[in-house]
Amino acid sequence: MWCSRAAVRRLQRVAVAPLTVSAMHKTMSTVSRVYVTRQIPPEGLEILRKSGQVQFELWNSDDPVPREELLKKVKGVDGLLCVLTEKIDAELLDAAGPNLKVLSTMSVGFDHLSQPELKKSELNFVCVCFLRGIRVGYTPEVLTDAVAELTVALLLTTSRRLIEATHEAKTGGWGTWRTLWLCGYELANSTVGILGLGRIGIAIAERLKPFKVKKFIYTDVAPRPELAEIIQAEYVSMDELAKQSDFLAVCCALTPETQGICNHNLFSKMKNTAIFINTSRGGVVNQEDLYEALSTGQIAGAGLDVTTPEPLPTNHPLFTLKNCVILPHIASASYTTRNAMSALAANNLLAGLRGEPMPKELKL
Ligand SMILES: O=C(O)C(=O)CO
Repeated sequence: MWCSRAAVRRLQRVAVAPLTVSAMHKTMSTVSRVYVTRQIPPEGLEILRKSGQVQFELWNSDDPVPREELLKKVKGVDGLLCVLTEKIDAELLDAAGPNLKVLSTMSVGFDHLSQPELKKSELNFVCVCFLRGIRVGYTPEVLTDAVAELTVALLLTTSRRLIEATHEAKTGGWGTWRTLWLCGYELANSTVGILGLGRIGIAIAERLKPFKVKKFIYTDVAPRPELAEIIQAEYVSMDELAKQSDFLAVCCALTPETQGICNHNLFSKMKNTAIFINTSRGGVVNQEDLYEALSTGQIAGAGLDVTTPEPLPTNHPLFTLKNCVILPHIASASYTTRNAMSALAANNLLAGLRGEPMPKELKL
């Protein structure tokens, strides 16, 4: 990354600023051992390096750290900075041991974390309460724009059949202009349904509105009037969401309650002309039921940025369908957003290790 001379001078002033004796003592006495499970974008690494607060080891690769290696590397660390591919469960927390007090995930999703294990307390053999009490930071908000933008792109790609169209153009299928060839479905005058209304659902709706959407509807565990008001969305039941939506966007977190919630029951109530979009987590969808709905024409198309498993094996039946667009989990993949996620994850970790409130702390 290039900095202006003035910026470099500012950084140098900060880097060499004299420390008071007490600040120096505090800094020296609180250097924490941290493991970073992936080569994260540079902004976060810079923050960790410049903090003087942590001594960190990094799995210096773009691919996930092998589990065996991870279990060895976490031993005795005070903090862990991970990404969404790492399963943070009892095995890992036991391997880390009692020093581990802060976990920072570079993701808004936290279904890869075992929350009960992180906050666990239990009685040991002398009846003393054993408390893991690990604090957790995550990265909401900074990725909302990127995810909403990608969701709109995926929706339009699916509904206007762009992948099929470029394929036909490239491979000689483009004989002439034909009246109904490669027709799709348009947003103008449509009803858009949102499953799980939060920041991302709102951001998607705000972007879709200029396409002349007629109505937004949503469902959630309960009505969210203060959010719904922003996009004038109507709260409906899950059944009504399925029946009324021309476009259905899944925006809910993956929890035990939402696991497999998009299944035959939902798809069978949807319109034959409906487009289903999922940029949340693959686990909310029953993929066998989705395959059936797409291959029988129960619904018109699906755009998925997330699947189970990830990566989805290249021989998976969903890849055989022309009306299914599958992306490799790239909703937050813009340079700006990934750097912002990396920076927030680093700042969460450092604040947690100082015993201060994290910029974005997950309430366990
Ligand atoms: O942050 C997350 O949870 C993601 O899925 C990244 O796109």
